[in-house]
Amino acid sequence: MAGQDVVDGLAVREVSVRYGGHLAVDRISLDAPKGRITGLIGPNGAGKTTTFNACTGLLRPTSGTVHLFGEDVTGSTPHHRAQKGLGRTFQRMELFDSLTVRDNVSLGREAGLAGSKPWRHILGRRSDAGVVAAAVDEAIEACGITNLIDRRPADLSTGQRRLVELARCMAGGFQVMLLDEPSSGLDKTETKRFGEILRSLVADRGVGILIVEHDMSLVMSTCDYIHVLDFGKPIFEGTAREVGTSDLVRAAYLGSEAVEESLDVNFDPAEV
Ligand SMILES: Nc1ncnc2c1ncn2[C@@H]1O[C@H](COP(=O)(O)OP(=O)(O)OP(=O)(O)O)[C@@H](O)[C@H]1O
Repeated sequence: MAGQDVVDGLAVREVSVRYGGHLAVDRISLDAPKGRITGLIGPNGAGKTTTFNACTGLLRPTSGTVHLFGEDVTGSTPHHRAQKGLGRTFQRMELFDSLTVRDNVSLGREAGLAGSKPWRHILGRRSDAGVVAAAVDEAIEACGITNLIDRRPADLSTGQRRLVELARCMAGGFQVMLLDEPSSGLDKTETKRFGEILRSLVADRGVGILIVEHDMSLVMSTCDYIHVLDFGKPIFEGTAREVGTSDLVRAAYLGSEAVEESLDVNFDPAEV
């Protein structure tokens, strides 16, 4: 349960978002601390993207607060939140096909440095080059794409492109990363591999991840804690074991056969 204490990461408290007369999100609270993968799931139109955008600063909640490492960032820009350590990936990947994989990943780090001190980017200090190279190498290795560094994103599979995007976010040095439907376009094998890499990023580097995802198999196999929304309301929260056995969650997904199946098939208590 999301508490009142300072969270070592992202803390959302009683956030509501209204689009005109439509209450899209109704008092959601969640924590996405470092060292944990937190899932946000729900059927179509449940309010996941709206919540995600309130976290990143793309929209301002009608009420409620968003804190980042104890600082109230409810009214802050996405840029300020990035400076505070909040990174994100996009459902539609934005990689540059004219650049190599390595250069794409480097952009994540360089953007971070330029954002803090723009003149540095222009002057291109030598010490920065070393910092960028080290962060890029680390991210590339962590995401298992060392063999791809000289390739162009256009020549890669969707799964490989997702890993490049993840590495770019990692290279930015963010402490908490928000992933927007990262398994979109991946096949089962790629999704499994992606999940394993997320787990190792959290275990080895201590980052926190908040993942908004439709693919229940990825959510059930990677998330330490899961929040479930339906029609904008938080209806359930708990571990994968608890979500997998919740009648409430099952009822919310009633009729969505693929998801119902995943709740059954991919729930393996031994892995939780
Ligand atoms: N810009 C907007 N203006 C008005 N209503 C919106 C807007 N964006 C979303 N909505 C509505 O708010 C509700 C929540 O939408 P949201 O996109 O957050 O849900 P979601 O869980 O991300 O859905 P999906 O899984 O289909 O992406 C829906 O009823 C949607 O139609």
